[in-house]
Amino acid sequence: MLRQGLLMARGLCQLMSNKLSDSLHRNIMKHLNGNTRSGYAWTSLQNIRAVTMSPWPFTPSQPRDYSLPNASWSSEMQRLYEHYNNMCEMETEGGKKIKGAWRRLPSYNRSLKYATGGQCLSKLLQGKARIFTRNIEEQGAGFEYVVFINKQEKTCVCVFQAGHLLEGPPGHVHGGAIATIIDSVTGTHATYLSGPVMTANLTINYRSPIPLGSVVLVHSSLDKTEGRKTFLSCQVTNTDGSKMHTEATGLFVSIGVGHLLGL
Ligand SMILES: CCCCC/C=C\C/C=C\C/C=C\C/C=C\CCCC(=O)SCCNC(=O)CCNC(=O)[C@H](O)C(C)(C)COP(=O)(O)OP(=O)(O)OC[C@H]1O[C@@H](n2cnc3c(N)ncnc32)[C@H](O)[C@@H]1OP(=O)(O)O
Repeated sequence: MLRQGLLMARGLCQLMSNKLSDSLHRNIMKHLNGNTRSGYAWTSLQNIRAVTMSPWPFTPSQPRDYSLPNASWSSEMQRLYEHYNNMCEMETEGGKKIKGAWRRLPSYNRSLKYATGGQCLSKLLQGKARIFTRNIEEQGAGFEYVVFINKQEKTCVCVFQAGHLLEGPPGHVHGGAIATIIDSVTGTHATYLSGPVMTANLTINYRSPIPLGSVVLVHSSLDKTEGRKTFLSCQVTNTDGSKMHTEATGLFVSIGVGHLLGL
């Protein structure tokens, strides 16, 4: 039973990795392959195939990508999206398109949907579960955001528009919502750099309130890695960078699949 559970978990994670960026996929699989922390050495790829290639009960469909523009985005949100998106792909003089330094990360409302076929799996496993930042159906009411990663500089930027359901102090964003977007951006960045991680520590200094409905930039940068630990810094500023809203540091610890299964 335990062996089958572990095989299934690894199979799931492999499925989950299918649509992630090459680097994210490579990192996740490297960590899973090296995982002997539970005293269990992972078995061969054939075994995983035996689990993941079984007949599929539903027709797969493409999940909604929440990081793409929608009607609730303000002109400033749209402008910044286009600014970073234009740096994801560059056109040479000859009209040839080449890859830019930045990359937009897709965003789904369940982790499982990052996988080919995960759309179906997400209906089977805890069907009502939703990623915290993507659980409000009304567009523009909660967290509207898009994350871009710069592979060379090991930095990450998120364009974030805070909706009216995130109110804390009158007319301003709740500190917990600010912590949530910081955790999500730095957690995504750490996963991209180091494979599967969990937040071990998040230290936040709130410098100036963020007006509801405004657009801010959430910058994340790598400070250092030490063994299983990835240390990141984060700043939330207004869109021209002249006002610091929030500063944070985060520690993310690499985990194996067994950790989430309680092994
Ligand atoms: C697994 C498959 C995942 C597949 C993912 C696939 C797709 C994902 C796709 C995209 C990613 C997208 C989004 C990510 C978005 C959001 C991120 C949200 C993240 C969260 O929202 S996550 C929830 C909140 N999070 C927790 O619920 C953690 C509870 N916690 C624990 O689960 C353990 O506590 C853990 C694992 C943290 C460590 O436990 P552990 O047993 O593995 O390791 P251990 O304790 O030995 O620590 C090892 C070294 O870290 C040092 N260390 C530990 N904790 C420290 C602390 N607080 N301060 C300073 N140092 C600390 C030790 O001192 C030691 O340091 P040293 O090695 O130098 O001695």
